[in-house]
Amino acid sequence: MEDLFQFNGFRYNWLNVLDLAIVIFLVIQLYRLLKGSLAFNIFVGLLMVYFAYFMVELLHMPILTLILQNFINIGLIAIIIIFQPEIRKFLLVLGKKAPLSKDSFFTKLFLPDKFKSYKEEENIIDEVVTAVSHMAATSTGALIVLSNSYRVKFDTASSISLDSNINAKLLESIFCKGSPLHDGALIIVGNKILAAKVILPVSENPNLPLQVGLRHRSAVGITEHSDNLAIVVSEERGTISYAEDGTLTQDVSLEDLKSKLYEVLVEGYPG
Ligand SMILES: Nc1ncnc2c1ncn2[C@@H]1O[C@H](COP(=O)(O)OP(=O)(O)OP(=O)(O)O)[C@@H](O)[C@H]1O
Repeated sequence: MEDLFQFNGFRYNWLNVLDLAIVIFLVIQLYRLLKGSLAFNIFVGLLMVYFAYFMVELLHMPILTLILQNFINIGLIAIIIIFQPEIRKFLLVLGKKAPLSKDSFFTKLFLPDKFKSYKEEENIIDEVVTAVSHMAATSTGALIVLSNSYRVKFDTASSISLDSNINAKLLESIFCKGSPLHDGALIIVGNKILAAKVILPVSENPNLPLQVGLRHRSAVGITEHSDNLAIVVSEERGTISYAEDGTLTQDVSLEDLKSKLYEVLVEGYPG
């Protein structure tokens, strides 16, 4: 293949440029996936081990080289075990960006019925935003999880199953302090409220601000390993926050919440 350019005595062609572009794309996706999560710290730890290995090898320190080499040899298996949820998510992101996936540009271009009316999604967004605005105004604590999959995992033993349409007044009455369903989270999948009073996994991310309590931590927890969006209304401060991909965005405006819901429900769930 014809050379594109030369640098530092090396010749580069189109394939080398493509190679580099793919590596940069993969690293950016990996960063987006891991940022703010515990896995990011583990990833940095692993990079440090690799760096230490190269250093001791360079300095000809045989015992340390041997120890670190053995560590790295089992490292690949360890990486697969430790990052199993992230690898799964990473592959999902790739699948979603693939040219023929349902959200891709090409699919939208060649399948005009993709441009269907988003009346149903818009209605869900309106109902959720209306309920959240009323609950924030009255400092009614709430935790709402929107998931794109009926396989969303939660503790069914402690929760109450529902199969209701999404309605602002219903959401408000569920989280009303006197309601027997107000404690815990409410799960929305598609256009239905699936369950209330759900106990979510609590995030152990040490990077979350210290003042963040259990409601916010469990919102982060449910988004760490699956494509969910969790909305929180703080009972203490009446503020609105949301968690996505294990990252908590606090004190958002109703407009911010609305555009996030559009992003998730109309454009597709976070990768
Ligand atoms: N694991 C959990 N899953 C779902 N909901 C939870 C969980 N843990 C606590 N909660 C909810 O959070 C409430 C307690 O919130 P807490 O005050 O600890 O958190 P917070 O983040 O400071 O929220 P707020 O700002 O509303 O006070 C509980 O009454 C319960 O409704």
